[in-house]
Amino acid sequence: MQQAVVHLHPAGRLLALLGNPNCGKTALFNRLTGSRQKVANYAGVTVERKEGRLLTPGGERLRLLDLPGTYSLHPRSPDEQVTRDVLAGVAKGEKRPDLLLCVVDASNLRRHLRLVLAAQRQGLPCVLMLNMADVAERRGLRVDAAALSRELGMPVLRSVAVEGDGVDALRRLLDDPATWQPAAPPQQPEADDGARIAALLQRLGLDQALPPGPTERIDRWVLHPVLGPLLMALLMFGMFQAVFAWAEAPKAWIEAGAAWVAAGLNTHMAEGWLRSLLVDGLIAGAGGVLVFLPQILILFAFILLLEESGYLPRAAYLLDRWMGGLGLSGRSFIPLLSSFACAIPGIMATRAIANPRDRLVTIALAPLMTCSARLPVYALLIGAFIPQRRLWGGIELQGLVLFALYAAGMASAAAVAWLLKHLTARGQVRTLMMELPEYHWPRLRNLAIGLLQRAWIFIRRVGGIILVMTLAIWLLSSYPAAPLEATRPAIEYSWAGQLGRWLAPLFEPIGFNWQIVIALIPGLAAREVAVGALATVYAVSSEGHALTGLIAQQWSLPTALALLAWYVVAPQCLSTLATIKRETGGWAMPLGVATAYFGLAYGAAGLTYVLARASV
Ligand SMILES: Nc1nc2c(ncn2[C@@H]2O[C@H](COP(=O)(O)OP(=O)(O)OP(=O)(O)O)[C@@H](O)[C@H]2O)c(=O)[nH]1
Ligand SMILES: [Mg+2]
Repeated sequence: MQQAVVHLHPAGRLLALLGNPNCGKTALFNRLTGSRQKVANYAGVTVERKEGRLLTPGGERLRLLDLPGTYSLHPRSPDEQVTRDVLAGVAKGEKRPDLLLCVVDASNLRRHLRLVLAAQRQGLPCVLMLNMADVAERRGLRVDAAALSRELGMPVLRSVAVEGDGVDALRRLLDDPATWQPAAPPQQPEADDGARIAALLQRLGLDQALPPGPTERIDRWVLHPVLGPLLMALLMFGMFQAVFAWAEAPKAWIEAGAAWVAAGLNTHMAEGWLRSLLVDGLIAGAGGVLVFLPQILILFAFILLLEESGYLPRAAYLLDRWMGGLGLSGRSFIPLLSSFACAIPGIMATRAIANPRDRLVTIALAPLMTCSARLPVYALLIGAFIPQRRLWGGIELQGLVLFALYAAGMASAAAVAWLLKHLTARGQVRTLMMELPEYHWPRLRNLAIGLLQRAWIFIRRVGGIILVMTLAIWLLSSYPAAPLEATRPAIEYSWAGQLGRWLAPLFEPIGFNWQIVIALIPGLAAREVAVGALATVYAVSSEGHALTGLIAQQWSLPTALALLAWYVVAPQCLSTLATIKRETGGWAMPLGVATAYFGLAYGAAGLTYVLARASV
């Protein structure tokens, strides 16, 4: 039997954004469609096509595609392939665009116009957006849009995508039927494009070299072989110090608020299952995770600042040689760095890696980067076991331990990379081909939007998967109730208690008690769930103590350290494993990663436990 696949395209003419990486396509897309797609100051942020809708003043509803940036229409990596396929009209489930919005960086026309000429050869109507006009004008470069339009034979608009300049003019232009006439393709062969652009720039008086901007001056320090790495270490170190130092006050407010609500419920509600569900399940469990919101936001504020300023690709550049020693190129840096937020976007970002072997290795390393979901677990254990002490120079001990945990994650990734370098065939030595963008002042508005988005994602997780899982744990640890003649604490008779006891022998050698064991199981759904689950288990079995105080009393230091070691490597996240399966198209990688890292986590926790016991 033969089956034909029929694609039904939504109504409305289709526009596609085309341009080199980092020229502001997504910023423009967000302004045109009201979306909030990720915008950041480095190449390769967008790796998938994203669709949005826009309305023209004349009332026409159009569809707009945001595409990954590309240098040419001869793709070298999976993300560039996406762009090529869409333009050629062979992308699955998508028709060929009716118009191309070519976005260029106005301060870098010599390079960016090449793609515009290539776009013209596609025989589609084109509109040119002279983006980053603010940057160009600050450096004394004024492009005559009308003259450029005559030269190229397509409409040209000045735009500052981050401010929304040029967006209204574009909308109006789209109502003009003449805009939708295909541009005449260039007569000259592609090989002559460089010469043609040079001549064109000369005629427009745009061929003189720009005076060096502040970027060059800043880079003399940032990329300095000695000062550069030092500055990078300082930045990272400062970030983890801030996570503890700045979060203290807001964290105390949330805790006080939760305690106040719990106390109110305890005095005004009769004792019973509903009160226990609210106090032990909802407030102790989900609320116990919410407490970590300030720390997560501080971490993200740093990450967003580094992303928007343009520092990140510099860090990649500095680490390139070092990564070369591990058989990786600096290309892997951005995906690995995104994994500090969450491994899932990190794994998706590997689509920008052209070499298939490098891509798989990077995917395998992404779960070892310390994602933000581990932060609540780390912060809980550090808060309970590491004294709040200042070392020499006012360095906070707690922040230092957090820094060490992140470093441990990176060190284990380095060890795995080194191992894979010796186990798998390597391609030829590759040098990093990555653009170093101009530094930008981060915009407060974008930063605020980014933080709000992050806060919202976290709160949704707490209210969704984390709440559901902690309520399940509450149910399992509250029922069945203890028999009348019970001698041991009631929770030990519950399903959770029984399951924990049954699994406990497996984890005894690495120092985990049964409470930890039953927190780890729902913790597979999301790492933070373990914190909520522990909070609930302890809330059910004891009265009115904060989780931090309880575990500080009841666990030994070696147990806490072993759990930290477990969390550094364990692939405690089913969605990450599912993403690996989707991105690699098979079971081999996700199963391999899960087996290897669970084994490694068990070993690391066991070793930590034994060593810590021997030394205390
Ligand atoms: N000053 C200034 N900055 C801009 C402008 N447009 C975008 N930016 C900044 O330029 C950087 C890149 O913007 P993006 O929209 O992520 O670029 P992109 O073309 O989508 O990049 P890829 O997805 O990597 O291909 C971000 O830091 C933006 O804030 C502009 O007109 N002026
Ligand atoms: Mg983009």
